Amino acid sequence: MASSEEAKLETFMQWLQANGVELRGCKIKWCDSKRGFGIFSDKDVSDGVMLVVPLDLAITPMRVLQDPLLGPACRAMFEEGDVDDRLLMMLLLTVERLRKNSLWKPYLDILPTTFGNPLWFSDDELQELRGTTLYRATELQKKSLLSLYESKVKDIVKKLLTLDGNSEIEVCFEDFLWANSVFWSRALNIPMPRSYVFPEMQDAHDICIREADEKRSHVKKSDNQTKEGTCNPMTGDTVWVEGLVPGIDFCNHDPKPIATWEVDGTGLASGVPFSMYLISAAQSPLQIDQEIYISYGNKGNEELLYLYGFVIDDNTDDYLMVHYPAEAINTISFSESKTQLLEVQKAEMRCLLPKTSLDNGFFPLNTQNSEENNKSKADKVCNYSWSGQRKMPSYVNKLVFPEKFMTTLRTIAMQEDEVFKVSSMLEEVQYTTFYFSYFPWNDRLLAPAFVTETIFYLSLVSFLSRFSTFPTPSIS
Ligand SMILES: C[S@@+](CC[C@H](N)C(=O)[O-])C[C@H]1O[C@@H](n2cnc3c(N)ncnc32)[C@H](O)[C@@H]1O
Repeated sequence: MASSEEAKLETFMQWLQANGVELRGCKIKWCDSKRGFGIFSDKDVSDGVMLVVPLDLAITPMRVLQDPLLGPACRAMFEEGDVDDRLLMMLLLTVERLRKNSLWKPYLDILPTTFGNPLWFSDDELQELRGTTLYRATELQKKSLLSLYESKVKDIVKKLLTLDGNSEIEVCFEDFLWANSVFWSRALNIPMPRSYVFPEMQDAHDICIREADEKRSHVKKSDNQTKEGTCNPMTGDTVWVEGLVPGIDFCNHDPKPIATWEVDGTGLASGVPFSMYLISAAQSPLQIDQEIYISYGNKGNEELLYLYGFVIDDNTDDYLMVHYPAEAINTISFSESKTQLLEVQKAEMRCLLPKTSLDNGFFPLNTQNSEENNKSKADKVCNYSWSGQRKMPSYVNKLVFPEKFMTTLRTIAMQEDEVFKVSSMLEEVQYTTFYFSYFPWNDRLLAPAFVTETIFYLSLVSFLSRFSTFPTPSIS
């Protein structure tokens, strides 16, 4: 690590301490140029709580709106619907990084200045993604960020900087791109206690409870009809808020995490009410200097690269897009009739599969065993999550491909006599459903269009399921 980075880390550690962060059993350390900084164990802690950060230090949309300088201007834009929660945070990051004397300076200074996600790829690097979904997603995202910057962000950031007496500071698209990448690679979906997010509601709730108590103490003991106070503004204990939590956000990702983070509303777990803490999930005590990984969720490499700018070798959470190329339909027999059939059934030409489900090719090797295996896979929901959870798709229990995709493939693979049979059957089905769905006496259709469409579609699917051959799809 260069000496300038060491100095930044030192200043950041002092800033964390001054803001009530407690590093009880860990330290922040430089890993390498690929991973940047990480969190490492530096002593054994009996309760497993290694790091505690007060929620007050989190950068959230509420925090932006409460900011004495940016708050009033941002609140007006927020209430007008000009900016949403995420844009609010990106604006704060952009402005705070540019402005002199930011309260967040030690934190912002230590954050990466460039990122590995495709938005930061050179043209040559981007060409390597050509033809993939990621390439298209990157192109679209870049376009929309640029247009957002030109139409809104540039002027808002200038206005906010002027409010702070920093009108001479120039802002450019890269500043906004940086804020966008910081947000997506570090923001957490935090389950905050409602009483923390809406303290005024907590006050109202306390008043209600007090009033109810007072009423109760005034009624005669014999009056057991008296009801408790009815006002209850608390409609649930948790409010999910996206935010950055300086300190916790230095944990790197591993699909087999040894720690997780939690929110402590009461202070019972960490000793600090309204805090977020990092707790060991390891069975045995951590070794000194062991890196403390968390899981950002069971994400495949495409998603990891898009959001965080890195990939994992042999990632067991990898997903593959399997698709039948639309252009290939023109080269098959009876392409016109089949195209019509595909349109009618709103055919799905592609599907997303967990890579591991293709370990035995397109068909499961031993359906009996793998059914049990897959059942447990489908039931598995990852507990640790950086910004979300992903359930296994329901069809993983039954087939390598989902049924709708199989129907598409069966349609494409039909032989001449099959196309003929399907066409005549459909004519019959159409005639029958029309006949039965008509009220001759008042000239009105009995069934809405979607019912006849469903009957039509189900008949087609049941007919097609008799065919077992299908063409090989391609994988990207
Ligand atoms: C939440 S931050 C973690 C702290 C970060 N390393 C830093 O220096 O600020 C997420 C970023 O860390 C890096 N990262 C996390 N886990 C990684 C891993 N397993 N391999 C490579 N880079 C990783 C990526 O750059 C990612 O965008």
